[in-house]
Amino acid sequence: MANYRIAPSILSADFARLGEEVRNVVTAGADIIHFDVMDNHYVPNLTIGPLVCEAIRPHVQVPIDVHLMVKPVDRIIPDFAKAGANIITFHPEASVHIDRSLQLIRDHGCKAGLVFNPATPLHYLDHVMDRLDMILIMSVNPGFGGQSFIPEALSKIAAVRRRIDDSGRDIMLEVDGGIKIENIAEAARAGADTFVAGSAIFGKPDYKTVIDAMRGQLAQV
Ligand SMILES: O=C(CO)[C@H](O)[C@H](O)COP(=O)(O)O
Repeated sequence: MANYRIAPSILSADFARLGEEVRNVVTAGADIIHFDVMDNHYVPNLTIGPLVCEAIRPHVQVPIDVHLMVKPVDRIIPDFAKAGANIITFHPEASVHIDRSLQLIRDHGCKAGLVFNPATPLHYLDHVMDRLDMILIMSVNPGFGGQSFIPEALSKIAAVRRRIDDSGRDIMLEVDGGIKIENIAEAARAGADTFVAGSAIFGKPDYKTVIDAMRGQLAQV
């Protein structure tokens, strides 16, 4: 079986009990904590920043994967690195100089990645494959949790999987948006290896039951 990772998005967690929530979801089997940063400018919602990342950092040992839905991106990158982020991803259309933003992330000791919205073309990958640790394919339009998976994301995941395999590099292929027990295997068959799930996990009382069921689906891929 491939090395699959489950990355609960804390967007759907109870923010009043965030330390407890991240501890519980890691105990339930999460491999990564997915941390959604929205700026009410690049996306029409406003969430959490480096202070919250710093606050949850001591509660978990697993990597914190910061998804920046902000524009511009560069100014906030060092703050998240200092706050304990391990992976930082951003949207290419939100960066003035993509290569510089990727380098900035790496210079601060984090893994770097690009995020593609449903309608963002993959050509942004053309000249940066050797600088990427993660590629994140959005299977919803960014901004809100609890949306439905856009099926066209599957062909995009497959196209990225081919590009990663051709590159010979070890790049995580993450999918985010509407991932549930019922469709996680389909995303894995398309080529994803890292699965963000917000409402599917935090919307249920027993996180372990959901994560175990997701792993059960992945075991059959
Ligand atoms: O980045 C996001 C939205 O922009 C969220 O991570 C994503 O939508 C996860 O939530 P859900 O699993 O409920 O769809």
